[in-house]
Amino acid sequence: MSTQSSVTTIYGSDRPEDEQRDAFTSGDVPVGVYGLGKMGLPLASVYAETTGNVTGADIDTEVVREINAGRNHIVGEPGLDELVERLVEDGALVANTEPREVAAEASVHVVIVPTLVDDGGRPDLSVIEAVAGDIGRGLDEGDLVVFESTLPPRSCRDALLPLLESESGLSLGEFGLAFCPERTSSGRALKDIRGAYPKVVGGADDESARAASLIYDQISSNEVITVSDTTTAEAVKVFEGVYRDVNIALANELATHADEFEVDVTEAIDVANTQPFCEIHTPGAGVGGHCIPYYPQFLINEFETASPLMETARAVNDEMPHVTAQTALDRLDARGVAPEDATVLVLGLTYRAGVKEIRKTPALPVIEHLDAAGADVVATDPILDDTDVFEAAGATIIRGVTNDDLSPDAIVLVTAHESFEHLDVPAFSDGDRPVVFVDGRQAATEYRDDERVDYEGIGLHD
Ligand SMILES: NC(=O)c1ccc[n+]([C@@H]2O[C@H](COP(=O)([O-])OP(=O)(O)OC[C@H]3O[C@@H](n4cnc5c(N)ncnc54)[C@H](O)[C@@H]3O)[C@@H](O)[C@H]2O)c1
Ligand SMILES: CC(=O)N[C@@H]1[C@@H](OP(=O)(O)OP(=O)(O)OC[C@H]2O[C@@H](n3ccc(=O)[nH]c3=O)[C@H](O)[C@@H]2O)O[C@H](CO)[C@@H](O)[C@@H]1O
Repeated sequence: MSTQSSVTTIYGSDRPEDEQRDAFTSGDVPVGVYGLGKMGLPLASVYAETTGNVTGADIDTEVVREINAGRNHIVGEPGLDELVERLVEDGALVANTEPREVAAEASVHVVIVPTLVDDGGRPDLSVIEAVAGDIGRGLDEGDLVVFESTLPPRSCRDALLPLLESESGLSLGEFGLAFCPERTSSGRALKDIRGAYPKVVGGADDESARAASLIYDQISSNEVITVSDTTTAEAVKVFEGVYRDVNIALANELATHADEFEVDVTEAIDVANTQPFCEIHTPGAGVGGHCIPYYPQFLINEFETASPLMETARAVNDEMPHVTAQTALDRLDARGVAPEDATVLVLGLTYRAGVKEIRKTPALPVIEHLDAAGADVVATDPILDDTDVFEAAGATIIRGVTNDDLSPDAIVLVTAHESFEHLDVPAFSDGDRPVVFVDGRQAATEYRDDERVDYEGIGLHD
């Protein structure tokens, strides 16, 4: 294990821990953050406000250019605009398009690039491994590598540690490796990273756990929970997501019983949740994003042991966009309107409100289902610029929606963006023809008793 006279590295340092903490917070320990996206830029910013010496690496030249101009490119993160501007102005945060250059200078390397999943649902760690290779080639004795990107359990042990060792020619013990999952949500990243939840640390060896815990004790105001190893820490993060997917699937399955129960299932769920041991989530038009739909795949596809419950939950959640679209078609049919004679307006394309992300968005299968039935589909989203994939699926995209420019036979709300609250839904009805409105997020229940609106909500009894 390496030792250092002055503290410019934490891992293996033989200096008193208070000197190590002082060195870290005074900027003597240079930090590299790899990936400056929705999570990486907030994370790099919290590291920079703590240490004053962070270089971010991102291969997107536009991202790097914006950051070095003091501008935040991430939508919907309270406080991030001002923080990035101040940190860049103070020289505490610099961005670089070359991960290798960053790796050569940094002593603490924090990886927060995407964990991809291929079309078959298999984890694709190619980006993570590319960055690990860049870091390995710039790794020095005493460095610590921290992965925050969500990883299938065993990834650090079986893939990333061997890669770092082979690329650097060093062995664990000469450098450290820890998995410290990013547990935040878009829209509250700074608050979460600064300490909304305990920070989880899993080290490849005891010294890695010690060094990472010392660092995150400075980054987060919350407690640092050190678990047995990197695999346990990887499992913590994946389990959080799998729990959420299975729980939402239960809510969705219960929601499909609403009409047979002849009750609002959401009312029963809300009251059931008044017991501390019950926390049933909310039914809706589907489960999207690049986290929750994917984490179960990290277990279903990567382990021999069967996962029937997780597979069933995935199938239930992936069926909800079709349940939602078919509800609109059934309502139109009950009014004698055939799909090929209907115009359907889809409200919301991103996977959840306020987040500019379309991976696994329920809106796409909703549009595909309606288009396949022969309906004329129009769609709109207030925060999304790139809508090509939805046009390719058959939707006509409109920017902003007013009552003047179209008269849909049905409206399907998939994503409850705030700006939709101001929509005058009854005004879309004409004379004796109410407009069908399928509420995928229980976001417009005020129309339930409006005779100009033929309302049906997921999880609600009409
Ligand atoms: N978004 C969330 O809510 C959330 C929450 C917790 C954890 N996570 C995890 O964080 C990780 C990153 O997610 P995100 O939402 O920030 O992704 P993102 O797509 O918003 O940003 C990823 C960034 O990495 C950059 N990048 C890609 N390849 C790179 C490379 N080889 N070197 C350097 N930079 C590269 C991209 O240009 C992009 O700017 C994922 O593993 C995800 O599982 C995400
Ligand atoms: C365990 C957990 O909390 N993880 C959060 C999650 O954040 P996220 O950005 O992926 O967003 P979610 O809120 O999980 O929504 C996902 C989709 O599920 C739909 N949904 C949601 C709740 C519900 O009751 N019923 C639903 O139908 C919703 O519309 C959307 O389509 O993953 C991040 C990365 O790991 C975490 O960091 C973050 O903490």
